[in-house]
Amino acid sequence: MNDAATESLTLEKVCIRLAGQALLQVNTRIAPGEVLTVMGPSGSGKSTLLAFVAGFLDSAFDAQGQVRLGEQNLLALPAEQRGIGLLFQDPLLFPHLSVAGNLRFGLPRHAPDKHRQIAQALEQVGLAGFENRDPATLSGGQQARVALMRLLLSQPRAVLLDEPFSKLDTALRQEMRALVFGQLREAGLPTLLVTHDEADAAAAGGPIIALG
Ligand SMILES: Nc1ncnc2c1ncn2[C@@H]1O[C@H](COP(=O)(O)OP(=O)(O)OP(=O)(O)O)[C@@H](O)[C@H]1O
Repeated sequence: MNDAATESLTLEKVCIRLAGQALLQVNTRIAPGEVLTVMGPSGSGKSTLLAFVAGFLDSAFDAQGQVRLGEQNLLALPAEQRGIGLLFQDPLLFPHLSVAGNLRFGLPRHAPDKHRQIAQALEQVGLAGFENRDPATLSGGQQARVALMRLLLSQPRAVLLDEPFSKLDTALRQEMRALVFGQLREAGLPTLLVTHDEADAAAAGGPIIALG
């Protein structure tokens, strides 16, 4: 995988309004390899904040403020050029592609030695030899691991996590927290996590902000 990233993700005086009312305000900087956890009750705007950073905020919202990766103004870029990787509670693997096909989809088009990169990624998460498997034949935890490696192979500059462990059972959740946060830290990626689960926030080990 590529060298550790070194950029911070800065949310400066972000204020998002809905129907004329302030929904949320955030002013923070996430260092490389740090996970910032955003908690808050249902409807407090957690997913809205992620949509704003990723570049697909619905036009019903009115947003102000700055979002920067390093020195770059992300708000000036369309979603696909922001370099943001996303993980949701569903792994969202493509059902018509094999495991290798899903991972290849994450790789930049001209990435060298795709075969080897895919094999290494699978090995890194204990799935060596799973290249030709149909995602539907994988357990939830195995699917989550493939989704994580697809994200990392896409070489994001920052990562957004939206309740990524909420569908896993308790034992698996602990294992996946360690794996996901460990990999993101190692890659030096600034990460924004939204969750209802205090154990997620504790495992993330970074600052916590509360909305709502
Ligand atoms: N496209 C939209 N148009 C209008 N209002 C919306 C739209 N999307 C979300 N909302 C409203 O914006 C508010 C924030 O929603 P959001 O999904 O960000 O909350 P959340 O904190 O992620 O909630 P949950 O924890 O339940 O996922 C809610 O009141 C929601 O109903």
